[in-house]
Amino acid sequence: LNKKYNDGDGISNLQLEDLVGLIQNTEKNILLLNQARLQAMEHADKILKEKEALQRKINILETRLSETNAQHKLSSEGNVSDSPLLLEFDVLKEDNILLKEDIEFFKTKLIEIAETEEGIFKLEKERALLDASLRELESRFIAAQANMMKLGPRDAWWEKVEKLEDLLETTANQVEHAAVILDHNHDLQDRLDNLEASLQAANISKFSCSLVDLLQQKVKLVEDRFQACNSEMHSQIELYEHSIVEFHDTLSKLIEESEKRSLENFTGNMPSELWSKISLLIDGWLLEKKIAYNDASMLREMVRKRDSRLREAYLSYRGTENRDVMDSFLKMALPGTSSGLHIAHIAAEMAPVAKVGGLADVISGLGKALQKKGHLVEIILPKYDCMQVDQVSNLKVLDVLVQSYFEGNMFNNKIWTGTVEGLPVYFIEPQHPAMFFSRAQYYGEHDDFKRFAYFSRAALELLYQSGKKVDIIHCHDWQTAFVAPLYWDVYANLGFNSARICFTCHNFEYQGTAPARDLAWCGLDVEHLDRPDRMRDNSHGRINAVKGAIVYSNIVTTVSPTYALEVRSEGGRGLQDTLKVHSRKFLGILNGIDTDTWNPSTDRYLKVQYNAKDLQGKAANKAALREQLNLASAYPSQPLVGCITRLVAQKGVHLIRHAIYKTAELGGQFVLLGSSPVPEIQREFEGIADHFQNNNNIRLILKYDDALSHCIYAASDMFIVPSIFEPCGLTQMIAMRYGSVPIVRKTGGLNDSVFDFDDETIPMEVRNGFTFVKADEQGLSSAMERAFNCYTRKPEVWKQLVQKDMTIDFSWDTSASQYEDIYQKAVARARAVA
Ligand SMILES: Nc1ncnc2c1ncn2[C@@H]1O[C@H](COP(=O)(O)OP(=O)(O)O)[C@@H](O)[C@H]1O
Repeated sequence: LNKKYNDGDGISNLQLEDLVGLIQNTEKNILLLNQARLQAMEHADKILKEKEALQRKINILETRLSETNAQHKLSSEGNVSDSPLLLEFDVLKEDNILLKEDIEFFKTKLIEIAETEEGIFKLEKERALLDASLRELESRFIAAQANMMKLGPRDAWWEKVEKLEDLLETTANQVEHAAVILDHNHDLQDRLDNLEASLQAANISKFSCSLVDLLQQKVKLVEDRFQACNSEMHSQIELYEHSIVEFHDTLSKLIEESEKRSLENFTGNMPSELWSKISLLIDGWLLEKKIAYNDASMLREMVRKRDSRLREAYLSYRGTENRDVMDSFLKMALPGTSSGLHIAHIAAEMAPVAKVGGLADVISGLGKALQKKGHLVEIILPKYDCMQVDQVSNLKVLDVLVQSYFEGNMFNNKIWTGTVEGLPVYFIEPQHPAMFFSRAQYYGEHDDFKRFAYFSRAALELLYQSGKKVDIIHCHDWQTAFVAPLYWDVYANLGFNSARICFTCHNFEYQGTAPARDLAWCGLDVEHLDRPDRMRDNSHGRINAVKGAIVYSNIVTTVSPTYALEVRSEGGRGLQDTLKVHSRKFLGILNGIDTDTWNPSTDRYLKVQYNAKDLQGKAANKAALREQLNLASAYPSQPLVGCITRLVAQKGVHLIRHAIYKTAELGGQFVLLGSSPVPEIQREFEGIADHFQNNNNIRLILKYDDALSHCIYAASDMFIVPSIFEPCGLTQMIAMRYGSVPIVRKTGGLNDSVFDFDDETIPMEVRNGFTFVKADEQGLSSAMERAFNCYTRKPEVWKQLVQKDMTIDFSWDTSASQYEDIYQKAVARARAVA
């Protein structure tokens, strides 16, 4: 065995086979033991029956004895003491006394036999329990086996495996012993047969002393056999128990080691999750005032640098007291220098835990990419009652309440922590009577302005009270735009001023306006801010949260270069002049997509995973979706057009409607997944869905469904995005990654990511879809016709286009570098000023 196991690296299969062999042997042994147990029980049954027969015979003997006594009494009464009859009676009397004693003796023996039987039953029970625990061990062993498959061969392992084999050998010996017991039982059976024969003889000459002797001997024999059986069974079971304990120990060690190794593997493959856990642990201790600020900073710095000592300590103290982990961490906290940044994102959405649209994807995608580049990234979100809690690992509430100001009062906030996609996340749960985030939806409440003004203040308060020296606070969209003026007008005055503020507007259509007085709710100074050059809206007397963020942030970005140009004119929705004033700090960075989440070769929602080299898988997903949605499936090559979107005016709802009819006209199939916050639009599309209810080429699914969205990206051949304006748009990029060719309107980020296949002014290698310029039906129709033509008439060309689209790099890598660059510059400027 040793030789076999030490034969080099390719051993893991042997390892597995041997383990399977061992388990199979154990199973056989258990079977044998079970058979032995059943036979022993059968014999015990027989013994019981014999005992009953013996009892019956003793009863008969007793009756006869009492009859003899009566006769003797009669004779004594008849005064015949000197007669031969009297003599015979005397002999009989003596015999009877002897017989009586013998009977008493038998009785006690029978009781003892009964006790022995009980003992055997108890032992049987114990054995059954042991069998059950062995079966449990087996299943644990199988689970451990799965873990072991991931690991390479280790000599120490094989020692353990050998040990296990020894144990199993011992078990096999025990089975042999059980067979011996079985033989003994057979022997016992023979002897009981003899006993029966003797008893029959006793019936014939019942008063004979020799018979009594014989019976005595037989009973003694039975008793001895039972004793022998009993003690043998005991020692076997003890041995068996002992082996099982050893087996258990070795198995536990094996599992422990396997878990440790797989965790090491896991940290190698997916370190961010682990580092985020460590980072949250440190922040939790700081907030709970268990460690000093400086220690926390040093430890955080070590986390940022992925210091392996922290990892080792965390792994080796896992499962022990938090205090031990903390002590071992503190021992390592030595002063160091930092080149990475500490970045805190404050946002209203994050995928997949709280997603409404693209903002959510950006928070996790950008966060992960920055974390990969060596920065310490954390996210602060509201704790919505409707969020997908199952997407958070280690969600727990901290043993601390953070107080924050609102409408003249201080309110407690519960702070929850957990990791999402490997990023450390803080969830703020306000203890405010308005229950701001327990509304069963993310947005669309009458008091949204109040809800998010509250959240912005509480998020800053959390950062402030934790004593962190953050480098960048990155806020997103109007919901967290309050952070910028709050930071510079309130918190900087308290000495919390190490950070620079970056604000990203993901859509200038939503600006967060309200009467000026409402600014006071979160502690902002209305008089100071309600001015044309600060927060007053450019076209009416209200205040504008997005304008405040543009004015007060150090960096302002939007989500694509084309959109950044568009918003400097009409697209700015009234903020174009403000953007022009602040143009030096404003730029457009194209969003990426999270290529881990959106990856057809690993996507767990798909029927079949696939990649650019294997498009069979894509065809299988198309067939699966058709079946799922009850669409016609007679022609596998019938083109399928997908559309996944919020149904709002921005997305070109009238063009989406047109695309449905146009697809039907061109002989394709259409699947729309979308929902609308606007009741009229929702109703309109419900009408269209009803209209096509019995058409097996058109399906409208009017809801939000993440899993289904993955299946549609994978199944569709073409993907429609006819937006009126589109700050960036992610769906066209996701579609390409899944081999669905986009048909889009040339606007915003669509213009920066989709290049027309027939446009000869563009190099062939970047042409990846079909575009149209005018937001009308004609433009869309012509782009669709070109796409359908290419698909049906030039399948080879189409295939190459699909393969090219699937290999375009839409990852966050490049965009995250651009963010990194602007962050670094802002921080360097701040340090220079300081
Ligand atoms: N009904 C829906 N069900 C599932 N996912 C959806 C739905 N509607 C939109 N999405 C997802 O939301 C994101 C949309 O991002 P984007 O294209 O930037 O548009 P926006 O942010 O304007 O909604 C994509 O990840 C898309 O898959």
